[in-house]
Amino acid sequence: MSNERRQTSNTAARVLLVDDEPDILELLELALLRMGLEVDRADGVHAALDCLKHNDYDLCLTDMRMQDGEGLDIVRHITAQNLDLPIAVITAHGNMESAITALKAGAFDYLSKPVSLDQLRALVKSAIHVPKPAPGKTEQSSDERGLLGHAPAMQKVRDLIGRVARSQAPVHICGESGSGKELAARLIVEQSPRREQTFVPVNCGAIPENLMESEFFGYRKGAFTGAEQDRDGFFQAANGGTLFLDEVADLPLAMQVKLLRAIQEKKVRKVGATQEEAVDVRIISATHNDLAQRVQEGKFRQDLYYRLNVINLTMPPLRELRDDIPEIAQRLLLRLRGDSTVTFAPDALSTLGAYAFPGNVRELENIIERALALCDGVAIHVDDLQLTPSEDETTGTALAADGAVPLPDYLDQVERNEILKALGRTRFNRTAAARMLGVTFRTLRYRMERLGIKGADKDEG
Ligand SMILES: Nc1ncnc2c1ncn2[C@@H]1O[C@H](COP(=O)(O)OP(=O)(O)OP(=O)(O)O)[C@@H](O)[C@H]1O
Repeated sequence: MSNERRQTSNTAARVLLVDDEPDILELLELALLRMGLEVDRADGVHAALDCLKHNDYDLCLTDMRMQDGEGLDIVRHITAQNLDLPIAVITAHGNMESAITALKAGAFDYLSKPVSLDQLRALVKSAIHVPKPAPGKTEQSSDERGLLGHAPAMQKVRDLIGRVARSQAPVHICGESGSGKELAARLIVEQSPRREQTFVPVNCGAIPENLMESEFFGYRKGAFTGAEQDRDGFFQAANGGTLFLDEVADLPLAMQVKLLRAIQEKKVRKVGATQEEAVDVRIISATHNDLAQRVQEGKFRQDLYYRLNVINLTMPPLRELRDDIPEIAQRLLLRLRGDSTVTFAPDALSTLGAYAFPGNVRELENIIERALALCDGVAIHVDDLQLTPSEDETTGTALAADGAVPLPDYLDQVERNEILKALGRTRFNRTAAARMLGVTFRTLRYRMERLGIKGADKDEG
């Protein structure tokens, strides 16, 4: 197919250019020829479909609105026929709607008019260098450090990752904390043409509001006190690569406006600069919040949501992969331990299988890591797991607060849950857990001892 040709031969890559305006067609053709590409021209949808029937291409670039149909028809044709061909659309200036529709239909990128040569070059570069995963590569990487789990929901995620990897379309990943959102983002990048380029993860919730603009877009020397030299922001750092906006729901509204502009225009302006600079960045975002609901509450801009959520990936919570839990646990144990000298006792595995995992795979990793430290070095038993009560049990306890159990027992239970939760989140680092809980290290150790939580005397790792 065309992609093999692309990778195995030294001949120029071949582009199908579709537009019914001769002037634009000519301008783009010239630019593409200058890049050393071969160009076929089609002056409408029918001519384009005819070319596709008879030739192999490495890239198709089409206008959206033509007299005999829509560029979207070509996108849909290529997607429906499963042609191994990246297609990009050219949209009228500011018409994000049609760009997004095209991305959703399978276009790998878009350009808006007037087409900037820099953007055209960047687009061509990523289209022509789209790598084809070696046979079995996806499976292999999922064995090594990819997503574990065989349930249909996880299979669906894996398939979607494979499909969206080759596109430049923004992806929004939602899912509970610890369910693998960042891992999924990294897997998308690993299989994408940008895999050799920088991956810049940004925790949007961790940046002070007054520094946001300079952190994202950089600043010029003298822009504010302390700006002693020019500095790049996340966008410049990710140029040519991928920007991963984690916890994107935490962005303040003012920053959302600026981000939207940067994404739409593919340009940013450093704080204190007069000129904008073009950036070529693929955006992957994630949140554990329901972003649509944040939009309804007026806390997240609808236009930005629409722009980020072109392709949606939902990570299933671990409790929905119940049948997979024992296998995932065993694989994680192997990864963490590095050999198979320690195994799970059967009762430990069945206990894990029944647990609710509010912290998802991250919590499972933490539980196993802690259990490895606490176990006898041969087998992990139920006691070594130190599980927090399951959701049902917690609900039971909550009801018991009405007087069904003595108040001190109830309070102990609540305290125990909170401590275990903090320990889980900090990979059993008691100093960090104490900080998280707002108590001193000594207090935490004392309370752990009192509540019989193992590991109070363990050396801090
Ligand atoms: N399905 C999975 N298979 C294997 N490992 C997983 C899976 N899901 C998550 N993990 C592991 O769990 C840990 C947490 O994953 P990750 O950081 O991707 O979660 P997240 O959803 O981004 O969490 P948060 O919302 O807290 O940022 C990582 O070590 C990751 O490798």
